[in-house]
Amino acid sequence: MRIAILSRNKHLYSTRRLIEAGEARGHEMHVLDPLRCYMNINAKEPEIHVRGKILPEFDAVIPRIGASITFYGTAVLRQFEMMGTYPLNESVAISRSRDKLRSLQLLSRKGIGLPVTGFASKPTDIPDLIDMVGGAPLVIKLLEGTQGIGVVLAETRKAAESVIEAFMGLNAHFMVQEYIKEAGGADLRCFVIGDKVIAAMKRQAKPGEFRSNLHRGGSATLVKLSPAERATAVKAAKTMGLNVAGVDILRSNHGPLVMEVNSSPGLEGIETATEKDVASQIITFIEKTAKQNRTRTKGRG
Ligand SMILES: Nc1ncnc2c1ncn2[C@@H]1O[C@H](COP(=O)(O)OP(=O)(O)OP(=O)(O)O)[C@@H](O)[C@H]1O
Ligand SMILES: [Mg+2]
Ligand SMILES: [Mg+2]
Repeated sequence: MRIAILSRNKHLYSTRRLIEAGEARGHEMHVLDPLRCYMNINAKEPEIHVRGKILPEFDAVIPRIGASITFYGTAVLRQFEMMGTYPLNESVAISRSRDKLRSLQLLSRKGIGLPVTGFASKPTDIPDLIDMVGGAPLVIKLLEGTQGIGVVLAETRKAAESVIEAFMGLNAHFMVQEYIKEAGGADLRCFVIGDKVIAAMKRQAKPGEFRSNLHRGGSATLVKLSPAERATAVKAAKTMGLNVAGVDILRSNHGPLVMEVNSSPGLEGIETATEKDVASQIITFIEKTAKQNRTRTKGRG
């Protein structure tokens, strides 16, 4: 097959591994920088151009779209979809997953366990907002944060009020969340492909820190998931409409709680922690599922 990887940099670990795995299985792998793709949107024959040339047809496209280029990147991916190329994850599903609040609303509708979460815009609603999530300590999250930046643990009610007032004053979008203390600064990254968790790791925050992000100094180890955790991760990915997803779960004393669902999960942490060849499993999944014009959303945006 001829497979495109939408990625800003072919030297990134995940991109390199996908090229390697694809080539090892006899595919023609092309890395395309989404920002270098421009589009001819017309009724007869939609096209993508790169440096003055029209791109040839691809059988499948693997989106690796960073959070900072979601808007442009999903527009390029959508153009591939309009041309009938099979996307590993659809543009609509990626857009959905990039909005933390929208994601939690969709997951809640399916009865998936979530930390109790509140969202408000008026300072007069702050006291009730804090009560809703069970009072302090609580977690305040900027909706557009990544890698743990913009996630704050407010230990007291006073601290929570001050931070929430400050965020409201800056017109920042944020949500307030019940703090899952018993998770002990750890979370589970479940790597889902299709309807299976194919690898999982436990990320533990460094001492004195509650955020387990590897970018914040957390460390990752292999973990065995319970059947409930597996089922939750698979259901969360499915609810978001993602074929490939990194589902982050907190272990609470009332079962697994989904924190977020990532649509371009990195391969380095999970392959290192589990010693699994995740890249090859992604390629095999594409071999099994890729068909022309197989986007569920084709024509519907
Ligand atoms: N409600 C919570 N209770 C306990 N710990 C939490 C809670 N929410 C977040 N954390 C911790 O903080 C970390 C960062 O939070 P979260 O994953 O929501 O944001 P982010 O990492 O900035 O987003 P992204 O993963 O997209 O980069 C989590 O990995 C987890 O360890
Ligand atoms: Mg996270
Ligand atoms: Mg995320």
